[in-house]
Amino acid sequence: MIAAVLAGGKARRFGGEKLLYKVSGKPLILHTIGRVLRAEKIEEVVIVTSRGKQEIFEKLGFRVITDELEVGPAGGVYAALHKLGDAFVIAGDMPLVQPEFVDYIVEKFHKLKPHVCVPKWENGYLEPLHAAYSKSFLEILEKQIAKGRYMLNEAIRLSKPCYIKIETLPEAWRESFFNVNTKSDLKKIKGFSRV
Ligand SMILES: Nc1nc2c(ncn2[C@@H]2O[C@H](COP(=O)(O)OP(=O)(O)OP(=O)(O)O)[C@@H](O)[C@H]2O)c(=O)[nH]1
Repeated sequence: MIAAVLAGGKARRFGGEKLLYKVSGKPLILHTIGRVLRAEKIEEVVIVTSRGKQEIFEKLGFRVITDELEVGPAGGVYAALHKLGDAFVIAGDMPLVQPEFVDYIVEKFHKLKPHVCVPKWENGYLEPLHAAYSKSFLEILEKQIAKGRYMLNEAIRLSKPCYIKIETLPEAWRESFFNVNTKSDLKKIKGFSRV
């Protein structure tokens, strides 16, 4: 399966180009990509970014595609499914993603053939930027976007999803969801040697 790594957005809380910010000597997004590529079920990584940012990400040596709709992460998922077909979607600012967890989700996705295979917390919160999507989800997403509703969670609830109960999984996999929003979040991964 292709992994679509979302790399658009404004990174307002971080300030500056968050995904190219160097952590232990390499851009943050390359930590995420390196981990994703260790998943056995991922064949290729494609970076999905906003129009105008294509060139800066192409310098990293990966295929880059751009958003067609400027509606935040939902636009990134839309572009990924439209241009690539089925994809495992992950935010570029999730450097602690667990390769085994990615394989687990992709395996479930292939077995159950849902619109989306997405991790879910006990309180109902979903992790839509760490999920496997079918191209068939596009139809639902498109309708929601046309109505001005850009929340992926909402579109997922209207689809036929496969939920993965996070509480039943190995606890170590939870660090997969850690994402960098601010510069002080970087301290939480400082000294982290497995990236
Ligand atoms: N392709 C694409 N990716 C996006 C877009 N908006 C956000 N992302 C990505 O989605 C992930 C989550 O983004 P957010 O935390 O919501 O936004 P952000 O721009 O990173 O940060 P803030 O401006 O501080 O909210 C990050 O990996 C972003 O790079 C978008 O419009 N297009």
